[in-house]
Parts: sequence; structure tokens; C-alpha cells
Amino acid sequence: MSVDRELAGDLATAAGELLIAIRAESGLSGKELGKAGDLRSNELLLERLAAERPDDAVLSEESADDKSRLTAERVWIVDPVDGTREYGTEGHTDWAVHVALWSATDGLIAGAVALPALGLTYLDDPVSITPTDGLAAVPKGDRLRVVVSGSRPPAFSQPVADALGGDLLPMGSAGAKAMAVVRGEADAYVHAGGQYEWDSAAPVAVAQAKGLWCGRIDGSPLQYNRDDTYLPDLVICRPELRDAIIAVTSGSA
Ligand SMILES: Nc1ncnc2c1ncn2[C@@H]1O[C@H](COP(=O)(O)O)[C@@H](OP(=O)(O)O)[C@H]1O
Ligand SMILES: [Mg+2]
Repeated sequence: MSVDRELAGDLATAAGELLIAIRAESGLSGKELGKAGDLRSNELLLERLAAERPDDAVLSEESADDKSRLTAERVWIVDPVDGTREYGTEGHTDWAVHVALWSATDGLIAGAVALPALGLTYLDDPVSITPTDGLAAVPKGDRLRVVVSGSRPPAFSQPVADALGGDLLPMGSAGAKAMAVVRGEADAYVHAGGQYEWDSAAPVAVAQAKGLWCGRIDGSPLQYNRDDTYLPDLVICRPELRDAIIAVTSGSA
């Protein structure tokens, strides 16, 4: 296994275990728990990356962006807690830790998404996934499922579901939603209206390695380590659904 992939997985898993411990031991909840989790997980990721990859740059949701990454050969793109709202709310499994590695020559070259509440970490390898209960109940019928933000679903959510003859599945966290497609609990994840590079880099690295199609809602490629890290929309889906989805979403691009 690539040493970078292994490191991405170790870091996401370790940060996830720390977050579980903070949730169990801090006595905090809600926004306070979210804040503490963001801070401590970010510290862990930055310390380990500084120790183990001192020459690489880092782009993190929770750190100031000094833009030194723009001339770096390799940049780690991390989201210490994705789905902070859900992490702070009792009983949720839909939150994640994202660790991705981008290179100037090859784009996303490693990625890991931890789902700490399920004790699982997914890597950007071609190993197929056995779905386990956890993010959503295993679908009973054969209708397709389109997973969307529970709090900020895009306006085209229902039109996309209708075009596929499927149903909507609201869920928190971009990483959890992407892993729901990877795990077979959903068939597509669509989003628009706002997001940043750290929300999708690691989920996209994993999803692409598992054979899913990933791109913007107008069908163009997702690009990372840009000057402006705002990357407001994306589609992650089974490849055979790509054209039907883009036919609907491209009208909103
Ligand atoms: N309209 C928007 N503007 C900015 N960020 C957004 C957004 N909609 C979703 N996101 C971000 O995307 C991630 C998943 O959101 P959701 O759970 O609604 O699908 C969250 O990351 P964080 O939890 O890391 O902040 C959230 O902040
Ligand atoms: Mg996020």
C-alpha cells in the first residue's frame, strides 16, 4: 500500500478516536463539543503531519491559510470534523474526518475518510466494500436513493430523484454522504449552494478509487488547491447515472 495512503488512513482513524474520546469524556455537547472537537482534531492532524511530512503544505478548515500551499508540490487537504453539527448531537453516525493528499502533477493522490461512530475508515484503494448497517437502513426495494444535505439540500434535489425514479435520503456530513454511496446505501450524492475543498477532497479521492463518477454539477472536473478554496457543488454517483443527473443539475450551474 502507498505510504501516503497508509498515513492518511492512520491520521483519519487517530483523529476519529480522539473525537470519540472527547465526546465521551469532556461533558460537552452541541456547539461547544463541536468547537472542542474541531480544535483538538486539527491539532492532532497538524502535529502528525509536521512530524511525518515536514516538507508538505497543509490546507485545513480549522487553520489560517497562508497560501504557501499554492507553490507547494504536495498539499494535505484536511477537514478535522466534517458534519460538526452532527458530531455535537447525540446519536448521530453521520460525521467524518477527512485527510487527502494533492500533488501538483497528479491532483488527488491519496485520501481517507473515517466514520468514527462506526469504527470504520475508507481509503482510496480499489478494495470493494461490504455494506454494513450504520449510516442508513439497507434499502428494501430497488428504488434508487439520492443522498442530500439534511440542513441545506439543493433546489434540484427532488428533480434529480424524480429523473432517476428514486427517493431522497437526507444525511449530515459530505464525507458520510459520499461513503453512503461507496457503501451502497445510496446511489448518488448531489450538492450545490456552498462547500469548500476540504469538504470533498478526501471523499472524492475514496469515491473515485471505488469506481464512482465525481465532478461538478455542470459535468466539469473538480479541482483542488486553488487560490479560492470555495468549491460549492458536486456530484458523486454510480457512473451509469452521471448523464441523467447532469442533465438536471447543469441547468442550475
Ligand atoms: N451552503 C454551504 N456553505 C458552506 N458550507 C456548506 C454549505 N452546505 C454544506 N456545507 C459544508 O459541507 C459539509 C457538509 O454539510 P451538510 O452536512 O449540510 O451536507 C459541512 O462541513 P463542516 O461540518 O465541516 O462545516 C458544511 O459546513
Ligand atoms: Mg466539512
